[in-house]
Amino acid sequence: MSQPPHGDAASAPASSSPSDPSEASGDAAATARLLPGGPVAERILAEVAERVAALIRRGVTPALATVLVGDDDASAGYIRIKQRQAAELGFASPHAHLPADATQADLHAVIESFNADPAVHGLLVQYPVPAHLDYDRALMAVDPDKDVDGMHPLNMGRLALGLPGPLPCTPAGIEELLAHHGIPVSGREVVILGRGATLGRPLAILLGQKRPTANAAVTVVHTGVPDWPRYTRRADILVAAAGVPGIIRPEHVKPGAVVIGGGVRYAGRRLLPDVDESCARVAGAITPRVGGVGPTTVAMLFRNAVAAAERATAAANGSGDPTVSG
Ligand SMILES: Nc1nc(=O)c2c([nH]1)NC[C@@H]1CN(c3ccc(C(=O)N[C@@H](CCC(=O)O)C(=O)O)cc3)C=[N+]21
Repeated sequence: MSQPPHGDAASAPASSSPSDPSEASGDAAATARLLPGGPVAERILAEVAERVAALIRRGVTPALATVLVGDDDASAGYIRIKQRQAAELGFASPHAHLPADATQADLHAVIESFNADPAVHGLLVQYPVPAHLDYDRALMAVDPDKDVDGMHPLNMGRLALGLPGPLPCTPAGIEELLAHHGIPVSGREVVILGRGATLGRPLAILLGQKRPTANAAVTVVHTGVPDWPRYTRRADILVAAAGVPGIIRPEHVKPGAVVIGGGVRYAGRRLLPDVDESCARVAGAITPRVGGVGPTTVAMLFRNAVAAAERATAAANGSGDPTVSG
């Protein structure tokens, strides 16, 4: 699992097709190999589909419930992506849509009813919620066994302790993306710009763990450190997780480094990535603006959901023997 720091970027395997329309326009100067998330997601979702089929053969339809508060356009759009994917995979996707003026109690009533419903295996409350509501309190009300985002404090605690549990989707998707594209992580220097609870912080834990696809020397730095480029320029693998559009520029990237665009902000439905596209001139490999980390996030959500359904089914069968019942 140990290779020279830049070896991977030069030896582009078959998966990066030469027909990929690189967004780096104009100059024919060096352009990074692209690291699409689509093929990664497809492989994960194919595995999920098999596990769903096995559950359905045993009479269990896995169900992933979604809760949306308010009428934010982008959020409604992402819920639709998840529902379409759910239908394709054979999941039921019960949905609760609360009005923008719903109270915290209204939200908790919906969460409690999904928690109590044995036909619901996974549950996610779409982030963000309107400003008068407390998202963290809502998250804590979700049954940790149904927490497909892997964000409940119990599951974050499991992650920190190295115990099994649902993994946060975007971090887990990034580990999968790196592994899929054959980028060595073990023993290398990973720098994460951003320390948020959904990406930077849990990714640091994940990639620092003792696993062949992780085991890195991880540094977390944030934009409040005046000299943050000093850190990002050291990275063999730089992960942008700041949520500040365009913050990562070519001068922040070590030549030949792998650049993963994790952080995004949304302007309405438009996606504004942390990584400026000009970084492709310096990086050895880089995720595309669209079709990079996003699709892997959704795939991991469904992997968590099918795992929750399998656990619930095994528990309902008493012994935990997955061949019982039918
Ligand atoms: N409880 C909760 N769990 C979430 O997982 C969650 C959430 N709340 N709130 C919103 C964010 C956002 N999110 C995305 C997932 C996939 C893409 C995705 O696949 N995007 C495509 C295209 C998107 C576009 O063009 O706008 C791409 O990156 O290629 C984007 C965004 C999950 N979120």
